[in-house]
Amino acid sequence: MDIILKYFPTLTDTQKAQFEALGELYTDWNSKINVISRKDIGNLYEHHVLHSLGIAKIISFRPGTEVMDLGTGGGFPGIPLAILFPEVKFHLIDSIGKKIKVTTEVANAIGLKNVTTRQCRAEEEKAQFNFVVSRAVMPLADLLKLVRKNIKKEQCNALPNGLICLKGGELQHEILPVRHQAIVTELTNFFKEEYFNTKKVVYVSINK
Ligand SMILES: C[S@@+](CC[C@H](N)C(=O)[O-])C[C@H]1O[C@@H](n2cnc3c(N)ncnc32)[C@H](O)[C@@H]1O
Repeated sequence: MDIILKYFPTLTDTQKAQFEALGELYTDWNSKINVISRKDIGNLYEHHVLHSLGIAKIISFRPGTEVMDLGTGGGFPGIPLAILFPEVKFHLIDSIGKKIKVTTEVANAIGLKNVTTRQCRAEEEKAQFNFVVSRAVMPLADLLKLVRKNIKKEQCNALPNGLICLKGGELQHEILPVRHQAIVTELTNFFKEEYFNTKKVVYVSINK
């Protein structure tokens, strides 16, 4: 939890309590339904919560912004972002019911009022948002094809509406088809832990 405060020092007491509660909640739920590799649950705050918040280092969503997390699994990056941006609406979807159950239970347990969840494939979700966020779901080109229908025309942020995803490792190949539209930000610019050495935030604006 200290690692969250290290990089986000101005959290309110409510946000601190919500982040704090994630440790026990995920440890408990993960023992019943696997949403995080069991070997990695000890690294929850660094590898999952802080990693999710990497998106907040490239954009501070304005109040009223609507965001969909595609393939949220147990709630990453959607839940940490929903804690950080309480006035932004987050819609978290995943095709696997058991994972969405964990996400829903965690959101309810910490009293998040700005989160809706849905078990569905992204192909079926027709609602529109300013941004779609995603971590570890599918290659960039596939994501872009899938989410175009979900991006609304109306803008309300400094950054135009589009896709923001968290990626790791070698990206050259994936980026190639969209290299002229993609902006890649290294998370080492913000987070000093070794885990982030290969981690990037990729933003692609989507014009309607
Ligand atoms: C590797 S997990 C990542 C989960 C979470 N984003 C995280 O980083 O912890 C990928 C998730 O994407 C979901 N998924 C893959 N394709 C999907 C689709 N077309 N629609 C909805 N969910 C999808 C899977 O069910 C799975 O939960």
